Amino acid sequence: MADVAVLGAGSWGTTFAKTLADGGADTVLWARRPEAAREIDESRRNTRYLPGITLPASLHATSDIRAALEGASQVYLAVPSQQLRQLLREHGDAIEAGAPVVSLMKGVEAGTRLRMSEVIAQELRIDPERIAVVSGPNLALEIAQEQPTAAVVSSTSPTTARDVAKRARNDYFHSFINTDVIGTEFGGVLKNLVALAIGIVDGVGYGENTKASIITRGLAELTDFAVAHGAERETLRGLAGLGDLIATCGSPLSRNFTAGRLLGMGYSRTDVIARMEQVAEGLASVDPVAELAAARGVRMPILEQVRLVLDGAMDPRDIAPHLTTDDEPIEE
Ligand SMILES: NC(=O)C1=CN([C@@H]2O[C@H](COP(=O)(O)OP(=O)(O)OC[C@H]3O[C@@H](n4cnc5c(N)ncnc54)[C@H](OP(=O)(O)O)[C@@H]3O)[C@@H](O)[C@H]2O)C=CC1
Ligand SMILES: O=C(CO)COP(=O)(O)O
Repeated sequence: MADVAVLGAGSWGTTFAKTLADGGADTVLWARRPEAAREIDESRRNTRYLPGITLPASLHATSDIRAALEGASQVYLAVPSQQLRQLLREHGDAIEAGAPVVSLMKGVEAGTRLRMSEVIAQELRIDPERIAVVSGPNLALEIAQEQPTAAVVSSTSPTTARDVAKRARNDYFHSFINTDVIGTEFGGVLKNLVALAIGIVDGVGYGENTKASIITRGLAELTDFAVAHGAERETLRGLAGLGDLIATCGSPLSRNFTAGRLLGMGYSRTDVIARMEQVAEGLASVDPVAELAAARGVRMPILEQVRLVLDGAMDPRDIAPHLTTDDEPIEE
């Protein structure tokens, strides 16, 4: 029995499990494929997701999810957002009573349009004060290489946020805390959509002016969206907003940037999905976020352009920091 369990052994779940283990937590990582669990346990490697990284001997892996959850006093979730509900439905009953449940994910559920903390609360029927989310400029491979990074642990309960942050901290990973779960989650979701736009720009061959214009307007757009949903404006200026936007939009390690780049090069949505070997959450979040924006009357021209390119209804070369010509020429 380990003290903390991480569910999902892709690039982020494995990296986060390493981070927890390096911080001194007795950690078990659940991989759905037995061969992946075996490789991690026996060779200290996860070659498919983290090539070149040696995992600590103190980190154990299993493909038995119920064994992983047994006795765990904290549970971290790192599967693709669209898969979370089913996982919790099948195995949520094995989570120990009272254990904080922490989302490491950055997506919105299609159909319900719910954030991951909301899916957790709904499926597990637990007090939202037991739920936390982690977000920030956290490109997995860089953290697995132990490059210094910071993140935010957010929970409506400061006690839960503090308890999680104490574990999710080591020499190269620093966790701050806040209580703005809405802002922290939406920051992570929406930066993926701006990263798709920046990838499109890169794929088309436009340079830094276009990228900087879209990143800056993208920050305004995602802030308006999050605040309209109850977030605090300050959160979007922090690690979970601006910080993650800079990291994700500036790095070829980003899967969302990469997916956007393929779109910019002329690949269709179907081709892009087929070529991606890891999850690019933005592809599934575009529609639910656009629906949420429409319901609250938030204008999101950059998101709309990404959506049009994805639908094959706009030439990627037409992407720009604005869409309509009747915009007020006042920067807000
Ligand atoms: N990678 C990063 O830098 C960061 C990612 N995140 C977020 O973390 C979340 C997970 O992403 P990440 O680890 O990068 O994704 P990856 O694509 O790297 O890995 C996905 C993992 O989920 C597993 N998986 C896929 N479908 C299911 C399912 N139905 N049930 C159980 N497990 C499943 C995969 O298993 P298998 O190998 O068997 O297919 C794999 O272990 C995303 O929301 C992402 O936005 C957040 C911060 C940083
Ligand atoms: O969330 C991330 C960095 O903070 C990872 O971004 P991608 O999912 O685009 O790779």
